[in-house]
Parts: sequence; structure tokens; C-alpha cells
Amino acid sequence: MSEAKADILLVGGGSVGAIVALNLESGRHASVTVVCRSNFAAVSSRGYQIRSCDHGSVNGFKPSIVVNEIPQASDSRPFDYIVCTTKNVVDVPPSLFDLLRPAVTPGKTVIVLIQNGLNIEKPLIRAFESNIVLSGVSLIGANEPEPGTVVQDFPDTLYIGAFRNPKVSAKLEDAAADDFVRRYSAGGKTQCSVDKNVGYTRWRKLVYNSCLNSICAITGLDTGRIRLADGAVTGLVRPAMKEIVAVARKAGYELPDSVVDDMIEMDPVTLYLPPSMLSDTRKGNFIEYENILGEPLREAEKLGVPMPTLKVLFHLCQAIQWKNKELKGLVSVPPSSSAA
Ligand SMILES: NC(=O)C1=CN([C@@H]2O[C@H](COP(=O)(O)OP(=O)(O)OC[C@H]3O[C@@H](n4cnc5c(N)ncnc54)[C@H](OP(=O)(O)O)[C@@H]3O)[C@@H](O)[C@H]2O)C=CC1
Ligand SMILES: CC(C)(CO)C(=O)C(=O)O
Repeated sequence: MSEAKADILLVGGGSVGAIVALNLESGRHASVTVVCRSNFAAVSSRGYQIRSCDHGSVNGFKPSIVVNEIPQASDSRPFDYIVCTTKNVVDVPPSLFDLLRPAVTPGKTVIVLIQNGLNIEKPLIRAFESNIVLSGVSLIGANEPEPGTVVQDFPDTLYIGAFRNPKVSAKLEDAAADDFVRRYSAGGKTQCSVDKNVGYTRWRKLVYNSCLNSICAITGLDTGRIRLADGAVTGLVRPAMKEIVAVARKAGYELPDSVVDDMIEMDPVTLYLPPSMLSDTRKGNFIEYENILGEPLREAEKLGVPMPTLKVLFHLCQAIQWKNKELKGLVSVPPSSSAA
């Protein structure tokens, strides 16, 4: 007898969310309800148009259900999993936990955060103390150049492991990670594996994200061009990456020296890959600078590790965020006193 499909709510049907939904649905061990926002009209009418290095061209992919607001959890059929693939922008309300609250069944729904950054689980574990929260670290290189059209340039590699919730048994957390990996992998077009050391994996990925995402977003250059640009790798990328490695080591995660070159060379130059933060600045979207730069900086301050390059990158990103907040009416400035 085949096992029942898991009921999965996927919040954030953008670049990563579309591919996650495709992997889950194609394995036939999950039924996915996708919450879309700006691309709702496109996805609900025509489905996703996907060009993927893993799946080829998939035109008109429609997950089981497409909605444009977070549904209320049903007593008779609660969600087994809520997968979050929104950008984690903690300095812009509403908070992720307030957004998810109606759909979470206490003690039942497993929350999976497929998002970049450090300490993203903390507010979720505080808000849902009887629920399991899993970490999803993704390498995928996906973009949505227009609503509902998704381009995936990098093979989907996803690491799933448990964030430890002191009020939930570690055995149940690990079993949930195993179950999710099995369902996600069932379609056979992805590399999804269990992550036994979530802290290490997240710090390792920060070597890329804190440095390349921010430097590309600030300069407007993709990762290929940043490697070709005069002085950018030696003057900016490498020093920033070494600072992340130093603080990770002080925090107990022994990253090897080779991680710096591994991250710089991760994508081929001619892929001209825009990291997700550069895609956001190009679209005028808010950026995830707090969890990608702010949290590592705060850890460094606690541990007494200097991060001069990261600090400058953080404040430049903070200024970019403020610019977008003003454009979107979230902050206002006093009237101009210029005579012009
Ligand atoms: N793209 C990539 O290659 C990679 C991304 N990541 C991480 O994965 C996460 C997702 O990134 P990515 O897919 O690129 O992001 P996208 O911006 O492409 O997609 C996020 C989606 O979430 C939607 N969304 C945001 N808030 C809400 C809400 N309140 N209700 C419903 N939908 C909402 C957005 O809608 P709207 O369009 O209206 O804003 C958008 O469709 C991030 O943490 C990112 O850092 C990790 C590895 C690689
Ligand atoms: C490493 C990379 C570029 C894609 O996997 C990423 O994490 C991002 O775009 O934020």
C-alpha cells in the first residue's frame, strides 16, 4: 500500500519555492498548497514556466492548490509541514511567525525554513514552542525574471536538519528531518540529504552569502563579474570571507581554510549568477541583511572577533534597505529646506 501524501503548505512561491513545490509534487509523496503574492495571477492562471538545469523546461506547472493568503489550519486535516521560502526580512513587518500562526497546528505541524542566514529559527521556536522547526540550506541559483517564470541555473542541493527546540524530543526532530528528506527526494531530480550539523552548514554557507550576496548587491555586479572586476576579490570578497571563517571558528565550527576558495569558485564565472540579494536590489525588493550580515556581526561582537569589512558591508546594506523603506513609504523624512 502506498503511504499517504503529506499535506504541505508552502509559503513564498517565488524562485526557490517554485522548484521546491515541483520536487515535492513530482515525488508524489506530498500535496502542496502554495501561497503566492505578486505572482498569484500568473501562477493561478497559467502555472509556472520553469527552465531548470534539473528538470528541463516545464511549462504550466501547477501545484495542487494555489492561494494568495495564508489559510487557516483545519482541525480535520492540519498541515503536516509548512515550508517557508519567503525572504527573511525581519526588520519589515509582519514577522514570519505572525504570518504563519493561523496555519500552524500546535504540536503537529513541522515548520521547514528553507532560507538563508543565521538565527532564523529563534523567533519561530519562541512562537511555536511545541512544534518542530527544521533547517533547510539550499544551493540552487534560482531567479524569477518575470512573475511565474523561474530559471534554475544550479543543481538543487538541499540540506535538511533539525534546529533544536528544547521543548521537543530530539528523536522526533530527527525523524521529521528524515521523513521530509524522503518525500522531497522521491522525484529523483534533486540532491536532498539529512544535515546532522546544522550550525556548521549554516556558517559554511554564510561564507558565501554574507560576502558575495552583499558585495554583489551593493555593486550591482553578479558573481562572474565580481570575479573579473579589478581588485574586488582581493580587496573585498576574500577579506570579508576570512572574517566569517574566523568568527565561525570562535563559535566552535572549524571551517577549513579552503572554504574561501571553494565559495569564490562555487559557480562558474560565465554563469554570471546574480545571488538572491542582487536579484532583490535589482527589483527594488527588501534585502535579508539582518540575518545574513547583522546576526554574524552580533555573534562576532559577543565573541570578541573583529569584523571591519563585514561591518562596512552591513551598514551599506542597511542604507540600501532604508532607501527602499523610504520609497515604499515605511519611513518618512522631514520636508526639504533646499531653495531649488
Ligand atoms: N534564489 C536562490 O538562488 C537562493 C535563495 N535562497 C534563500 O531562499 C529564500 C527564498 O529566496 P527566493 O526564492 O530567491 O526569494 P523570492 O523573492 O524569489 O521569492 C520569495 C517569494 O515569497 C513571497 N512572499 C514574501 N512574503 C510573502 C507573504 N507575506 N505572503 C506570501 N508570499 C510572500 C514573495 O512574493 P513577492 O513577489 O510579492 O515579494 C516571493 O514570491 C531566501 O531566504 C533566500 O535567501 C537560498 C539559496 C539560493
Ligand atoms: C549560493 C546562492 C547564490 C545560490 O545557491 C545563494 O545562496 C543565494 O543566491 O542567496
